[in-house]
Amino acid sequence: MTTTNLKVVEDGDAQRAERKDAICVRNVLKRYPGKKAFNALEDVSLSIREREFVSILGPSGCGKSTLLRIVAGLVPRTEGEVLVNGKPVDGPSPEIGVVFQTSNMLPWLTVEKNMLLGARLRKLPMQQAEGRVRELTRMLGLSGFEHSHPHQLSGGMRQRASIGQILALDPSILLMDEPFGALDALTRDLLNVELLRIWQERMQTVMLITHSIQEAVFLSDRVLVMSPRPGRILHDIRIDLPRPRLPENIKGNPRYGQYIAEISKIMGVY
Ligand SMILES: Nc1ncnc2c1ncn2[C@@H]1O[C@H](COP(=O)(O)OP(=O)(O)OP(=O)(O)O)[C@@H](O)[C@H]1O
Repeated sequence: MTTTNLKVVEDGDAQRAERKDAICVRNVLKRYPGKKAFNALEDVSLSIREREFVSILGPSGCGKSTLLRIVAGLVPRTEGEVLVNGKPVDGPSPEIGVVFQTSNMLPWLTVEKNMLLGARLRKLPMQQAEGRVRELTRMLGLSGFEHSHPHQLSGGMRQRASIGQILALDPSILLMDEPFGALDALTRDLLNVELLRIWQERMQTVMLITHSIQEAVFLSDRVLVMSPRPGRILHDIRIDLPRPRLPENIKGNPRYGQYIAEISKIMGVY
């Protein structure tokens, strides 16, 4: 898979400050009702600027997925406010694409048909969608597999195709919940590089939930660390590493190791 033709997108602080908030979460509380009702999130506030790549780390059960689903409009919040591109969220929106840990492709459709499905359901112009799917197939290294069915792909390819399904709808915001969590370490590293390449070419706003400190540091402009349940944002760490990021020019950078050590200490994982 080629990693050439990377566009260097190096925004300075001034340019970054000029960008608007793509996601703005203010004082969100989420209470799951029932006999054992409890608060999954309390007083969560964060903002993510247009074209920023932000990862969220936190202990298991602290409410990361709940937060992502609230931003996606898939789960209602109990209190607080969520704005996406300046508009209040009150349900799923075509501006937001969500990628989950497991592929949601339909097994009886080919890769190409799965990638076109969203456009078909939304009755978007098919000629345009077909062009975008062709480009994504190439970008995601799936050329030659257009007519394969999901079961004929490896786990990594299936997850790439799932990302393609979402990107085919051209959302301005990509929410990803542990998208590479089920993959082996090598495939995961390769897909991290692919994800950065796509992000740099298309520059969507990305909010990524992950359990991997390394993945968060390698990919992100900022890493947010949540507390144990009820989840709150405890730390907001700016990752000042050069872009474009490739393993060979980042993993030997002493700052990369320092960020990992700092976040590991915060999270008490050594
Ligand atoms: N629909 C639901 N009803 C009741 N409780 C829920 C529901 N969804 C999640 N929870 C609970 O809310 C808490 C937060 O769950 P959530 O999945 O958001 O955490 P998480 O940080 O993403 O966890 P993990 O890292 O293990 O995936 C957990 O205690 C979970 O059991």
